[in-house]
Amino acid sequence: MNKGKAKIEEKSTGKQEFYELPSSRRSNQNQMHHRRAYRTTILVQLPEGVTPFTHITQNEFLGRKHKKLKEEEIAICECNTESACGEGCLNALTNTECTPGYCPCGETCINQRFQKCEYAKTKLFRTEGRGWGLLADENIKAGQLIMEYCGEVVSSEEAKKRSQAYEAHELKDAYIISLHANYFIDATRKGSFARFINHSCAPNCETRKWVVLGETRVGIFAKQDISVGTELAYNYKFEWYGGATVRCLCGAANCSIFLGAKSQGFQEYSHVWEDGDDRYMVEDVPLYDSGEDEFFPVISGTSGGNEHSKILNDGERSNSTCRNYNIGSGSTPKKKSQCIPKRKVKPPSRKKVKDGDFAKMFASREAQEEVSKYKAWVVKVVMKYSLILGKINLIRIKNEATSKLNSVYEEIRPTIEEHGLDNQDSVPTSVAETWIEAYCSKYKANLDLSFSVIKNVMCSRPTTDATAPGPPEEVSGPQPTNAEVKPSEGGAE
Ligand SMILES: C[S@@+](CC[C@H](N)C(=O)[O-])C[C@H]1O[C@@H](n2cnc3c(N)ncnc32)[C@H](O)[C@@H]1O
Repeated sequence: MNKGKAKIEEKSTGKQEFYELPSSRRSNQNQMHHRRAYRTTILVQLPEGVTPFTHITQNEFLGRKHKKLKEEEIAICECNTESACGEGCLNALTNTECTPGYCPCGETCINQRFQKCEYAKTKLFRTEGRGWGLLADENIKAGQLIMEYCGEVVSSEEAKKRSQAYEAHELKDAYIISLHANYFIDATRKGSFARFINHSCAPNCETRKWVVLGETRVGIFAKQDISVGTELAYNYKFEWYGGATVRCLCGAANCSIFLGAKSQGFQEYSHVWEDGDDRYMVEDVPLYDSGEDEFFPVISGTSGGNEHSKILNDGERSNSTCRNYNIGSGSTPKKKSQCIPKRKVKPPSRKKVKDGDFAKMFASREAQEEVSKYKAWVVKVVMKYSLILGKINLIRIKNEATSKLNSVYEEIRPTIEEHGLDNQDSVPTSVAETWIEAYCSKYKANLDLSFSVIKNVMCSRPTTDATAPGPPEEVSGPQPTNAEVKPSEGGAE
């Protein structure tokens, strides 16, 4: 068993440092019977600079033990030693691992990857601006399990409590992801090396949930072939329950600007950039008091490509403080080191800056004026854009619901025609249920769309009226005139 001190081999390759991880795959434990296969903590010597954590290779449950499957609960596939639970295995097809001792393929079964820790070889390395990351230390095939995301399994209440406590303790990186229903995996204090996998909006990995011996487990899987030396990343979207809104530095062309943009984070102010009507409110993005961080804001346009590497010094870490100021157009930061403090932790008391004070946070008067002038424009464009996006999405949902209803009708038409429209008693319950479901979906989609149109009209009324005294309520602080706001409206639409 891989116990004791597992040393990480350290290699230095110029700017980026790499650390080889102890690979537990194909170890003796592979042959162990599942009941004894629960591994204990592995002591890992971490490279300097990594915040210490306890390395575990099996989820730990708070307040309960691992489930013990009853015989009648065990899913048994219909494979044979020839197919060895490869393609077509009923268990594998339903993301369920076979249970040793019960699988017809016996030792040849290849559908026990989590249990046997069949992980890919990976390396810890220091990224530029995003802390530590993990890269492939061998060529990885699409669909391959790279590693299990292990940690402490906690309830949503506990996860929320912890997330707030980590924030209060100024922990920079967040490691809580959703497991299922109301349960979360917290890899902050205890976890596997999957905790080091960063987010990307154009990821080469994804999370998948598998049922292993009755418990749901999360694996990081390769979405595509990944060649050795490539950084591993998955999209945090619905999975990650980060703390503060974090500016994404993945550098992808389609970058969604914030980490876990669609996740329902525990902090109320992380509800930004959701796919809805009015969740794109600029005011909801937490802003920090510049006095606490002493930095010069970057006002050089939104980042694309690898812009972060330009504004960060080697080894420096971007933090959410500066990320939120990347708006508008203007000059580059005056001092790199002042813009992004080196590995600086979040200020303990994060103050939301009122709109009126926003422009004052910029160093030069010129920048202040520019920000005041364009702020209302930015708010309006973002709001309009989000409304349009929301509407497009609702139209799509409505169209999908309509075509689903039509196809359900086509399916049940023979039954209805056979028995006559009035003789609904003869329609099987399952058919009736499908019909009702499709019918309700369509009407819900119609209602949602109508509601959004009404909201849209109400939101845009003040700005389309040329005689209106000023921009809508949400724009406070120094106000632009209507004439200043007008051109941007055309641009946005
Ligand atoms: C699950 S941890 C990933 C490992 C982390 N980099 C570390 O050093 O421990 C998530 C944290 O990494 C950072 N992070 C991950 N992906 C990022 C990205 N695309 N842009 C900026 N920060 C990122 C954020 O601070 C986030 O809270």
